Amino acid sequence: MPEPIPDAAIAAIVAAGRRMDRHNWVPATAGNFSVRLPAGRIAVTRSGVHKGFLAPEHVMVVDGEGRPEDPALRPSAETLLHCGIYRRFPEARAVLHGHSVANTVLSLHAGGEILLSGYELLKAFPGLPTHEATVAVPVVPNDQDIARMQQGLDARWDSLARSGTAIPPGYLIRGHGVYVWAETMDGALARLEALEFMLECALQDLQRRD
Ligand SMILES: CSCCC(=O)C(=O)COP(=O)(O)O
Ligand SMILES: [Zn+2]
Repeated sequence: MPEPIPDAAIAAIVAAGRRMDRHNWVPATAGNFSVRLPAGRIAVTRSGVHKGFLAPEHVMVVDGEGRPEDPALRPSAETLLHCGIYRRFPEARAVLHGHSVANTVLSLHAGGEILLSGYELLKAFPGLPTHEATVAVPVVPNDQDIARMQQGLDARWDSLARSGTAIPPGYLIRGHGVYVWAETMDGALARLEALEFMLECALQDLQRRD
């Protein structure tokens, strides 16, 4: 008999969905969320449900390789990206993925990264005490083969580590959406809101120049 999912993890995931839906960051059935549980378990949203209307039964458990504890349930199609974050960043305990207009449009027009400079809200990211900074948010190609996309991300993290570059606060998938993570769900939401705010500023700036 598998361990039940802690109420706090379910409540955090359901509340995150409602909050992201209020921002219009999870249209249709877009987005997925997870929380790291003890013993290598991960609570993650089930695939294909509207994330603004999550109920406790829409949260399930997978292992570190994305295998469901209950084989009758289908986890998020992007579960392997959540697993990849938990594997790479041991401090990560919550992961959020959303599809905003700003992250979708900007990622379609960007090269391999989006530079955010001079924003006061950069201070919402870890280790940045001042707005006088530039953060490079990676943009990776979209791919319907999620395992292959995760391999590309692993290569990107390896390359950043080799060059001594600080870990970014999240990453964008081109034409698709954003992933962020943090030590808590509240921390991940704060990071996401800060990042989305700055992406929205960058989008409006781009539109004004056209
Ligand atoms: C209709 S959104 C396409 C799938 C996607 O990008 C997403 O974020 C939601 O997928 P899930 O399997 O987690 O519902
Ligand atoms: Zn998605």
